[in-house]
Amino acid sequence: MTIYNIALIGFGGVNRALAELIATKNPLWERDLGFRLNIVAVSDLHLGSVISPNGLDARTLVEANFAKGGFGQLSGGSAEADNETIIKTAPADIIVEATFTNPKDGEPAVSHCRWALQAGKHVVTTNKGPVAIAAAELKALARANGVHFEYEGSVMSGTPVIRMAEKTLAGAEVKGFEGILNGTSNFVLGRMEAGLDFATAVREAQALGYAEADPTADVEGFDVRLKVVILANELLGASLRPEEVACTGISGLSPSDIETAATANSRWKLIGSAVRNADGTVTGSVSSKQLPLEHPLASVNGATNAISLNTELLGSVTITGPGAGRIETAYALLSDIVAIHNARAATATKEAA
Ligand SMILES: NC(=O)C1=CN([C@@H]2O[C@H](COP(=O)(O)OP(=O)(O)OC[C@H]3O[C@@H](n4cnc5c(N)ncnc54)[C@H](O)[C@@H]3O)[C@@H](O)[C@H]2O)C=CC1
Ligand SMILES: N[C@@H](CC=O)C(=O)O
Repeated sequence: MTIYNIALIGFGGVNRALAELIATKNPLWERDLGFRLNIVAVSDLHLGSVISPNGLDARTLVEANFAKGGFGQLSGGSAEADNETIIKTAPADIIVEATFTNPKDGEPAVSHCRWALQAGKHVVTTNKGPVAIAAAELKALARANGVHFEYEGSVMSGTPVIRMAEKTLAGAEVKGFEGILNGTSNFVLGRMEAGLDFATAVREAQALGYAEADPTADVEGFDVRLKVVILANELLGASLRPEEVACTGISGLSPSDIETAATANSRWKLIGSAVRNADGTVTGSVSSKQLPLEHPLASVNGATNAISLNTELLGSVTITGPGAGRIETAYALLSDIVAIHNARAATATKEAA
């Protein structure tokens, strides 16, 4: 049986949910997936950092109500978040990056991923910044160091859109996509349709763990813009940068816009899309659109996301599922670790043959 030692960078909603899963699901994973996870280090801006080569008890981590700098009270702990030391020196096989998404330059998460890959450690991340802004560099670094850089949760949380499109739809020739790619804004639009004001609806999305640390990214479309860039570069072979994608959000929509749409049998949705043009270039965009009720994306509610992939051989293929949420996103991290585990097993089999 394999044990993967992991270090958690950021201990907010998502990584805490991963620790929660580890506390309860390790025996199941050991039986069904062939590995268990052992947390050997955690670093968080608010809580500090801790290294324990033999492993930290996941349940204690989740249940202890640590105050600011609280990791300083633990053996091997410090009240400061020394990410660089943790990433470079903790005896971890896998670095789990789940700090905040910085839509401008992806930092400090890009550096976290770089340090880990250079140190020969796999990286799994739900952070959209490093993937949208530095995927090419980080993938090359991973290859050069014989490790993996995996990021399924960076788009549509635990719903497997990236791996599904790349592996299961390989050869179907994706030509473009359009989708609802932000759980918070979709949730907010639904709550406004139910009569809530914008600010209250955003607060609800924050309490449910859907929103970014700064929810401006959700409601102004910046989060969707990163996801459009990730998917366009990954599935359409583009090399888009976020600033090349035109972007408007939902903050300009008033209660009367929402009401007028309902009267016209339609609903507002924040749509991210990209298309490969006839000359081979790829254009991406993010904007709120009034969709007729019969449109396949009009009935997608709450924090659920959906994407329709336009393919040459199958026509339109739509994937729907959770687009945000703590446990849902922690599942994406698990799916990345499963991918690493399976790839390592395949390599070992090939080498043995
Ligand atoms: N919550 C969700 O539904 C989803 C989140 N994501 C992404 O996953 C990441 C984590 O999300 P959440 O856990 O919900 O966010 P969160 O805001 O709950 O947690 C982030 C944690 O990172 C820590 N942090 C911030 N900067 C840091 C730094 N420089 N060094 C160490 N720690 C730092 C904060 O103290 C906080 O505890 C974000 O990048 C987010 O965009 C992706 C998909 C879905
Ligand atoms: N804040 C994001 C989280 C996932 O990326 C969202 O609401 O979709």
